[in-house]
Amino acid sequence: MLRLENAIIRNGPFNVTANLAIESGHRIAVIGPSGAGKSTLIEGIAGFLPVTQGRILWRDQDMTTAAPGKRPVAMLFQDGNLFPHLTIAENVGLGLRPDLRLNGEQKARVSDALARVDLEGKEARKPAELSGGQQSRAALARVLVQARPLLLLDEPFAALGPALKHAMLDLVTELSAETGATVLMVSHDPADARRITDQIILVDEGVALAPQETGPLLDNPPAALRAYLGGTG
Ligand SMILES: Nc1ncnc2c1ncn2[C@@H]1O[C@H](COP(=O)(O)OP(=O)(O)OP(=O)(O)O)[C@@H](O)[C@H]1O
Repeated sequence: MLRLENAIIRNGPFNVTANLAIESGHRIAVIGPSGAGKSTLIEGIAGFLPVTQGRILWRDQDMTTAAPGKRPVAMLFQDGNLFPHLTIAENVGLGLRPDLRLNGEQKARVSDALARVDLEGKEARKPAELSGGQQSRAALARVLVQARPLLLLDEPFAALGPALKHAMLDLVTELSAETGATVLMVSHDPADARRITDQIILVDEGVALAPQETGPLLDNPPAALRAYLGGTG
């Protein structure tokens, strides 16, 4: 279980407060208006932003001040953050060792992850030699090799066309179901939430609410969410 106990996450002059618990193994959409604090919440859990009050606990272990690399977290950003001068295999290998001095077992894990996202044979290419969708899959492979129990996705597939986005979302579902990973995904699209999540954390004006069941919440949204969804929920 991931718990945010009266946590205040600071992002410059902006704060997000959260007092909530997330059961392991759920896939959860983080939804709310632009500027509400969704990315701030995710980056606070990842350790990229400071918690100024309260605590963040994973399986009852306090990780409030742990460095990002010491947390049970893998994070996927919208642009994938691939390094243009490195090959796809090297980019994925970075998920295991920043200095890329991989042993045989680690190289095998990189190959497995690339196969899992249908990129076998593309190991030696640079990101620019792949399509947008293939680049997204490579970024997902880097997250996969890390094999962390908590997967944080910040609008990861927003730049992709609908068919490719659905394929990527379904891949996240498949992989997280296999590994039992807990997934938190920032999304602006309620259809994404319905497609792969069972719960939603609503973030509004710097407050993150406890997870609620996806279907009932979107079927009968409270006023703030209804205004945001614009009747498309
Ligand atoms: N580096 C920063 N310095 C100052 N303010 C910031 C900084 N980054 C974000 N903010 C502010 O913090 C607030 C929350 O930003 P955040 O990115 O968490 O929102 P969001 O809900 O993810 O928005 P969006 O849906 O538009 O991505 C916003 O009002 C934003 O302007």
